[in-house]
Parts: sequence; structure tokens; C-alpha cells
Amino acid sequence: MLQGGLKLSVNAWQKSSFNQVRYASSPSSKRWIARQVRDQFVKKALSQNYRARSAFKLLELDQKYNFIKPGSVFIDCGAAPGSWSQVISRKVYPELDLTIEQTEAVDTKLNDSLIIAVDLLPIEPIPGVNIIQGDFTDINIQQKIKELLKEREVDVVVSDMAPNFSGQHFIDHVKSMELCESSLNFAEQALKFGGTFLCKFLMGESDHEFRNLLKTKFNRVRHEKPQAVHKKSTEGYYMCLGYKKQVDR
Ligand SMILES: C[S@@+](CC[C@H](N)C(=O)[O-])C[C@H]1O[C@@H](n2cnc3c(N)ncnc32)[C@H](O)[C@@H]1O
Repeated sequence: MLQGGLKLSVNAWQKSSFNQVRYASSPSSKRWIARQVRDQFVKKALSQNYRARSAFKLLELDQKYNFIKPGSVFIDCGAAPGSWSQVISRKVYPELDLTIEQTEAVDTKLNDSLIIAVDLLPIEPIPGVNIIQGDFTDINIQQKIKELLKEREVDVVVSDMAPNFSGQHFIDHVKSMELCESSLNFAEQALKFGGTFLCKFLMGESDHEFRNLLKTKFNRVRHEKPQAVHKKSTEGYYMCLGYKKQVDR
């Protein structure tokens, strides 16, 4: 996540971050801030007014697979602070200048797109995005999503959900796979035939099992590690195309 307000210029932000490095209390926070200052994706996010560097993970995947299209229905799970929803909103409402942070409501009837973003944390308003605060794994929250959908089928479910890190890799991996399963369960109910599912996971013992499950449900499943993922990170993404929805006869 980016530190500092969106309105800071890159230079001002760098200057303030250098000061933070000087005054940071612990060595690990010094290292974190120093890494942010050097990070090309942090700089790009600031200059393009994205709320987090992770925007560039979704942009890279969309450039490769071209699945963010106007007129589609999107669910963004684990959306805070909102950079993936910003990417989707800018792509599906190209008529609007969404590079400028706006708080007033935007007429989303420009086309048939629908974007629903869910997170445990609050998300500042994003033009064209319906925000739900709550636990995505809670059926009451999933019911709220269904109410917003009004029986529309979903084209794309993306999940960038990450658990609170315990620091113990195995525990974090298991929690991450639970979030993946929850988003897949929801996707199975909501996606249309041929729909797309993208989910983040932390690599570990059971990711292959999950991948095999995905392969039974989608025509194409690819393991992706976009450039904006830190090299040493165990984070990966499953990009799943062509949902094989069972159609009732
Ligand atoms: C890496 S951040 C997402 C960044 C986001 N894609 C963006 O580009 O701004 C992971 C998010 O997952 C959320 N999260 C984790 N567990 C969740 C849950 N059970 N329900 C909803 N959100 C959850 C966290 O609150 C956190 O904001």
C-alpha cells in the first residue's frame, strides 16, 4: 500500500519518504520505506494516481489476457485501498476522466458495466464502483453482492485477498488458500458460462491441489507472477479463463 496522500507529487513524496527513512524507529520499517522510495511501481502508481502499486499487476495481466471489457460485470474481492477497482473503472468507463480523484457520483448508465468491490476495510469512493465493506467469506456479505447483481451473471471475479500475515509461512499459505476457495465457491455460483476468475495465492503445499481443482472448472488455468510482485515474494496468481458452467437441461 502507498504511504502518504494521493495528491503528493512524486518528488514531494520521495522527499517525505527520505525523511521517514531517517526518522523511522525500527530497522524493518526503515528497510520497508527505503524499498518504497526505490520502487518503480510505487513511483508509477503515484504519477498515475493509483492508490496502490498492485494496480500494475492487474494491468499486466489484462494486457496479456484482455478480460477487462466495457459492458461486463466485475466482482473485486479484497479491493482496499482500491487500485484494482480503479483499473477496472478506468477501462470500462473510458468516456470519463477517472485519472482525477472524484468524490461525486458518476452516471454509470454510460454503459452496462457493473463493478462491485468488497473489503474488510473501508474504501474511499471510486467513480462507477459499488463498495461493500465486510468479510467476503460471510454469507450475509455475499447476499449483499447478489442483491446488487439483481440476477445478472458475472463476467469476471478477481480476488487479491490476503490474510493478515502471521509470519509463519505455512499458516499464511493455508489462510490464503481458504480465501481462494471462498472466492472460487462464490465465482461458481455467480460467473456466466465462459467467465473469468483471477485469484491471488501464497505458494505452498496445497496450491497444486487447488490448481487441479481449477482445471476441472475452467478451460485454461495459468500460474502468473506479474512483474510488480516482489521477486522474493511467494505470491502468485491463478488466471482462469473459460468457466465451464454446468447448464441445467
Ligand atoms: C493486497 S490487499 C488488496 C489490494 C487491492 N487489490 C488494490 O489493488 O488496492 C488485500 C486486501 O484483502 C482484504 N481481505 C482479506 N481478507 C478478506 C476477507 N475475508 N474479506 C474481504 N477482504 C479481505 C484485506 O483487508 C486487504 O485490503
